[in-house]
Amino acid sequence: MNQSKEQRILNFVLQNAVRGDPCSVLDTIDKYCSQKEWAMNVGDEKGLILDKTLEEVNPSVALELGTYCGYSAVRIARLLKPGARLLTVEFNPEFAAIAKQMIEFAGVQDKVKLLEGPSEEIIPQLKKKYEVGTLDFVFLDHWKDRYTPDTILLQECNLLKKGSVLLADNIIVPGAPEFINYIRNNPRFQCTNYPSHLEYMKVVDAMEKAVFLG
Ligand SMILES: Cn1ncc2cc([C@H](O)c3cccc(CNC(=O)c4cc(-c5ccc(F)cc5)cc(O)c4O)c3)ccc21
Ligand SMILES: [Mg+2]
Repeated sequence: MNQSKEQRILNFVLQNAVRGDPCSVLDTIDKYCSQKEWAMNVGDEKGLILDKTLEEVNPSVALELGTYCGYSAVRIARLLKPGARLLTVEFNPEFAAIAKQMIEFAGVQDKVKLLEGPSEEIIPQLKKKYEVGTLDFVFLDHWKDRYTPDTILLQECNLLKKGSVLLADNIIVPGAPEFINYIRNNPRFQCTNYPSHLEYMKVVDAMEKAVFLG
């Protein structure tokens, strides 16, 4: 049976990156996806915005919605302080299997917990089943029409505290217009827009940061 694109990306990493070196894994994925096959990783340009936001927040507990191949999970985990952890949510079993191998090859598996299932099921389990108190940082990169309902769900489950930071990918392409309308008109969030480009393309995109004010 012929391989998926995600399997080809993983194989390219296994054959060309340095085991245990997260930066080499990221560089190798970016090389493959800019030269051979485009894929929806946050990429190197928007990845720098993710890096800067993480360095500002320095989270103890981070959540990612939409693991895909694990590129941003590796990107986030490599910057976490000792003892800090990332919970990443993926509902597609093929993607989850690829991401698990990617995370292990990068050597960040001790900092990352991959939760298989849809965000709307996982989020209500975070406190009791995954021993989360509150979340310091949330990266939204799953289905764009889920950004708003899941942001509401995070609040309903008391998972945000004053200062919790949400960072959302793809504000322009594919776009998340309902989310932008919701979050920018919500007095409980302080929003900042970060213009950038779609991963591996000259197409304009942006990320949105939203700080929860409590
Ligand atoms: C509910 N739930 N819970 C967990 C969970 C996890 C998933 C999957 O990880 C998954 C699968 C398919 C699509 C996405 C969203 N991502 C995108 O759609 C995207 C598109 C493009 C783009 C841009 C230009 C194009 F021309 C084509 C695609 C660029 C980007 O950066 C993207 O993030 C996420 C889905 C729902 C989930
Ligand atoms: Mg994205």
